[in-house]
Amino acid sequence: MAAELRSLERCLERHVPLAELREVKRILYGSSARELNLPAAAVSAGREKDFELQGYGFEAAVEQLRTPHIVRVGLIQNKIPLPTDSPVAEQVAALHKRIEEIVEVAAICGVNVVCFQEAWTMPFAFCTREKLPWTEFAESAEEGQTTKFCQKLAKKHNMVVVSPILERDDVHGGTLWNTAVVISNSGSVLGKTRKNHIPRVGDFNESTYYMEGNRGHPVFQTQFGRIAVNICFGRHHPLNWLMYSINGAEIIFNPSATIGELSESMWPIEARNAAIANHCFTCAINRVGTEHYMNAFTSGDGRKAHHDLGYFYGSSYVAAPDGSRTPGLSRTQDGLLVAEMDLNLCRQVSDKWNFKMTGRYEMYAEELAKAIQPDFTPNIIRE
Ligand SMILES: NC(=O)NCCC(=O)O
Repeated sequence: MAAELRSLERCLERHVPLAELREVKRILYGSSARELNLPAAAVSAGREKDFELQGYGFEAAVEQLRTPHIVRVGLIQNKIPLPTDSPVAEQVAALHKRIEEIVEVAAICGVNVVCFQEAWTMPFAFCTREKLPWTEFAESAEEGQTTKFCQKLAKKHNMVVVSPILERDDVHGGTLWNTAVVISNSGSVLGKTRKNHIPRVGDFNESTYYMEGNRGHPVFQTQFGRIAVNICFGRHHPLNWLMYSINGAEIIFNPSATIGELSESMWPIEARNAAIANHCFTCAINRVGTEHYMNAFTSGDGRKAHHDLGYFYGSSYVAAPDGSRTPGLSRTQDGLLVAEMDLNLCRQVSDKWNFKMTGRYEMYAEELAKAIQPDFTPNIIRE
């Protein structure tokens, strides 16, 4: 998949006549998110450190009995700074350094909750099916060096940090998991959540390393709002989003690693649809660039052995419960997307559309309970 197209929005801005651009954007993106006036120091730091910085705000109506519930989230997308055959410790250190400099800018922008991309401390090497050195990137969610690093960031910047890592759970036999650690702005580990759906598509050979998550759909009550983390492949599963929402999530992060050839046309739809269907905000984050591996690999699909998984197209964005969304970050560059949201919008949209009230959960629950039985017969009526 070609990397040349920097972003869909830039392409539209360049080619759609100005007189029609507003209407085109309204149809594509809904009511337009207002551009945030970000501090000059942040803008120049972004330029100096070579990452894109964008900021948008979503509005809600003023209410009489509730004050606005404003929160700023930061989404970070990035390339891996070092080649995949560099020493493991050096790769982790380089990623920590890169993220630290972007988080510094997020702090200047007043971000309250920041989320990194899926398995952010490593290349997305699961395509190779090799165990070493990739399993060496796994760390304890509670005690690992990355969690300690994030705790420092959280405390320093009074910021909740969502840190998706490859977890090694030594309490349960050293098993591996695809996990997001949620660190409170106090610096303490609030908890962790695990990827519920493991892909078995193309070169996404993750099932070689870890199993489906076993922690359900936890929602984390933070000082800034109730957040949940639906890791990558979970975004294809509407019921996965639903369960976080049922548990009260106001913002659902979707840290991902996905490639153009496979999913780029689905990307703008899935997290956005989840925001609409569940009356909440969703934050889709994807990594950037192509990651090369020394040893060629295949995935039993007839393709010649190859050295990379494909092109990670970035394009991170935030969607609101009213169906509007921010433009995406670029397809080609590291970036920080800052989104300011009034969480009151969740209930306002819920009161308008009533999906929670019109959803027939009791009927679905009953029918699903039957559908998973071995003696299930589908309800098909024939002539
Ligand atoms: N990381 C991951 O689960 N990727 C699978 C591909 C996709 O969901 O687009």
